[in-house]
Amino acid sequence: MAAIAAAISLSLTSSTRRSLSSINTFRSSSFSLQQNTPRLITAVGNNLRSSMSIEAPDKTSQTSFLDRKESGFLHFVKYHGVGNDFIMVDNRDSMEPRITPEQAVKLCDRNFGIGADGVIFAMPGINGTDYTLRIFNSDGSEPEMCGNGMRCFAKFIAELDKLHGKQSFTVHTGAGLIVPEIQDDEKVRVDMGEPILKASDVPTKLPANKDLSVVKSELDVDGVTWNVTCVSMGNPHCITFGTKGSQNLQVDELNLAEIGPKFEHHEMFPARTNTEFVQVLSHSHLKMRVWERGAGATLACGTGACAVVIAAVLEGRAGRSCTVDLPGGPLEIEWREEDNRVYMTGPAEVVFYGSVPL
Ligand SMILES: N[C@H](CCC[C@H](N)C(=O)O)C(=O)O
Repeated sequence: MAAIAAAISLSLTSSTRRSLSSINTFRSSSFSLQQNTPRLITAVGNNLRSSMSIEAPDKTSQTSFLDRKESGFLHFVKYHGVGNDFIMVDNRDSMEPRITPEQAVKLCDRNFGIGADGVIFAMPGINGTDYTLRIFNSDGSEPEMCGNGMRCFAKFIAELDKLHGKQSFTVHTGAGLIVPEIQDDEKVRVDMGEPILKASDVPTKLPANKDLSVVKSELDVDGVTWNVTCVSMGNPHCITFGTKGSQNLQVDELNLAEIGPKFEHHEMFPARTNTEFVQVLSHSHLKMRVWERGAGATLACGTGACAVVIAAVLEGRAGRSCTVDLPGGPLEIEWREEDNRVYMTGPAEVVFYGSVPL
């Protein structure tokens, strides 16, 4: 893919608008990005030839971008959920992903591609659901589910279908039926379903307790014994609050690039695993960092934040409603006792619109 042709939507401050209004081409300009008035700039290669509208494009021009279907190009919207970022693809006309896992790897590359933690496809529903969500991680693997991605999915669908205000959708995923609901404040609340605790279903080969779960078990990683609890939210998670000798983990001091892959590829996890390193700030406030299966160190992991609250409750470290601080921002998680389901609430935001030659 020689050049990235991208229509980038930027938000410019009013002063920047004036200074840029008469410029036909600008190569570099220092402008601060505000998240209030999206702009469309057509960029080809390194030079940005701006056919910039001075006024914010009205809904039709954004929508017309989303309606673009030229063959040979992938039209996408870049979204993020507390810094966990995705290339969103309108795939509602087919159950076949528009791009291959190999292409997803290239597009997710932050130097030679668009840059993202994964590619998410909005597809037709199955068995009566509104839609289907499929996702390729940035390494090309296909996980069962993505929590932050589900919030982005809901906002993406609402934009495609020009829906406003409170909306909820039924979405088929590899983790079963998931229901995201766009709230009045634009945040998205997702019913993430019930946690899976049976060791063989996570899956993990670690020895299980009498109730078949793995809670605060010992895992040897390169000669260091960690205490871990294993939870599936449709995808596997290994959660640790520290090593056998020290339970007050300082997550900011961890070298994730060094330790993360050793957990991800550990023989005790036949499907690999996402790994969450957690610090307890209070009975309702946790802080975590994550090494994701197939994506590495990300700024946030929605399924991971859910799994962390489950593990904290099972280990007696926190209550069922917690704020989980991630490097990219906080998520609100509740593991509701009456229905055993996990609810995650957080933001999902557009970054830019783009087209890339395939
Ligand atoms: N890397 C994860 C999928 C994405 C999960 C994460 N981004 C989330 O928000 O849940 C896995 O292979 O299970």
